Amino acid sequence: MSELLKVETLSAGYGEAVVLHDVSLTLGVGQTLALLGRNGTGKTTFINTLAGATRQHGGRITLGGAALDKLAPHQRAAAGIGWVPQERNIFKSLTVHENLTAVERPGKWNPQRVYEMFPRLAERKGNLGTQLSGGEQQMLAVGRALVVNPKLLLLDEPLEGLAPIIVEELLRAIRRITQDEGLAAIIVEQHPQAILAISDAAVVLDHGTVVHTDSAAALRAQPEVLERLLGVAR
Ligand SMILES: Nc1ncnc2c1ncn2[C@@H]1O[C@H](COP(=O)(O)OP(=O)(O)OP(=O)(O)O)[C@@H](O)[C@H]1O
Repeated sequence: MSELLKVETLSAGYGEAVVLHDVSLTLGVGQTLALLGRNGTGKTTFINTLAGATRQHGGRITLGGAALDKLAPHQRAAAGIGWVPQERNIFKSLTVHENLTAVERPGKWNPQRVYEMFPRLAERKGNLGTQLSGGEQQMLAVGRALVVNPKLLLLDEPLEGLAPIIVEELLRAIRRITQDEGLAAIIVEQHPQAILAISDAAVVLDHGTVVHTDSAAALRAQPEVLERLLGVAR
């Protein structure tokens, strides 16, 4: 398995505050990593640091062998980072279609393929971002990250606050993107079973450091470890 992402002894945070301490992990081409941890343990900070939206205090991040550390967020997107932030951040004053075409870059993902995956978005093609439900906004945020044609997709709590039927639809899409299409991804979740089921590896953060690394299948099969690390066994 060739290596896609390599994070070495990373420390990062906001201004002078350091939230992540000495975080190291690797991810292979086409692999999916579940990034888990209780509230406030640094998961979003880690994702944001890969995307270039925090202050990196130390360590090194490479994607496909190229250093990301000094790149601005838009340069990281060009280097292959597809980011779906927790706040979704779709362009609310643009239509669904404009949201996709505004950032589209050549590659196998284009608006048409996004519409095939999320038929709801095809139906809402001409609607403004402000006219979308939370679930539709999340689908659009995923679609918008895909049409950039990234090497690595970062999904920060993509299922949070959504109705069960939308969760199912998004999970199916994420499974298709990562498993069938082979796009590498890091998925942050607090409620891990559904994500562990579609991931290859799992990393658990606590107080900004890595406290557990395993295969997703092994962690999923150990409810007592999940309970100890996350306070959930489900
Ligand atoms: N913009 C910010 N400025 C300063 N500190 C922040 C900022 N955002 C987060 N933090 C702090 O960083 C720490 C980690 O937060 P982070 O959001 O990365 O955790 P998380 O694991 O993603 O939590 P959650 O599951 O609640 O989203 C927390 O102590 C939080 O208060």
